[in-house]
Amino acid sequence: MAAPQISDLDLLKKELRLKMAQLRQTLSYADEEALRTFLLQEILLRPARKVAAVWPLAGEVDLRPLCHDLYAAGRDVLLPETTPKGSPLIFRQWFPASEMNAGRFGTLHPDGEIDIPDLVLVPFLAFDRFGYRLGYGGGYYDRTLAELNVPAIGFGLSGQRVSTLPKGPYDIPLETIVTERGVIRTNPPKSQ
Ligand SMILES: Nc1nc2c(c(=O)[nH]1)N(C=O)[C@@H](CNc1ccc(C(=O)N[C@@H](CCC(=O)O)C(=O)O)cc1)CN2
Ligand SMILES: Nc1ncnc2c1ncn2[C@@H]1O[C@H](COP(=O)(O)OP(=O)(O)OP(=O)(O)O)[C@@H](O)[C@H]1O
Repeated sequence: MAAPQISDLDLLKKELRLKMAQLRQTLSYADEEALRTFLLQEILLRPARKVAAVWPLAGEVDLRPLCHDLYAAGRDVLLPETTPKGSPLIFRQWFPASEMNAGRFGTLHPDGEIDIPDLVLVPFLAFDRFGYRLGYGGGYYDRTLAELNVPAIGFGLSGQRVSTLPKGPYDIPLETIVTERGVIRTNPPKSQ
């Protein structure tokens, strides 16, 4: 069978995005709290000083309490600013008192200095056991991780797991994924 064209792949991903966004509406507070707790433990095990989190979009797991916890633990917290489509994200320093500015696609970013993270938390709509993820389709995290080459931790609910995801040449698998059930060490394909 011929390899699927990128347009077929983009279509497949689009369908899956809709389905997974609906599933995420079942998010409970207890699940979110459990996820944040596992995520905090996993981050604090690592030496990373500058941790890139995300400020939530509607329906997403809310990492704001985690941002405060990380800050209180002495880590620097950075948040992404959504750049024009086609470029990697940039990250800005966040403090509990930071003003948040409106950015592209309904995202918010702090007014702090631009900085480079040494650990990146990555949101997704779906993931598989190899660590592949499906995002909002901007290709932002794939471009960002390709450029930064720093460790990344995916986070989301266990219900967002699918058996296998359609994948393209730029998709970078995550080695660690944290859900409300705990930490998953994925099995990235050997050929990588
Ligand atoms: N909380 C959070 N922040 C994040 C992300 C995320 O997934 N979650 N991102 C993860 O990458 C980046 C923002 N990426 C996004 C990409 C597309 C759309 C979006 O709504 N796209 C619509 C509209 C597109 C358009 O108007 O052209 C769409 O594709 O239908 C939103 C965020 C950076 N910040
Ligand atoms: N490093 C890259 N260089 C060039 N194009 C890329 C790169 N990464 C992704 N793309 C392209 O960007 C588009 C969107 O990618 P994809 O569907 O994987 O986004 P996503 O992972 O769902 O979104 P996000 O990373 O923003 O959450 C695709 O057409 C993909 O081929």
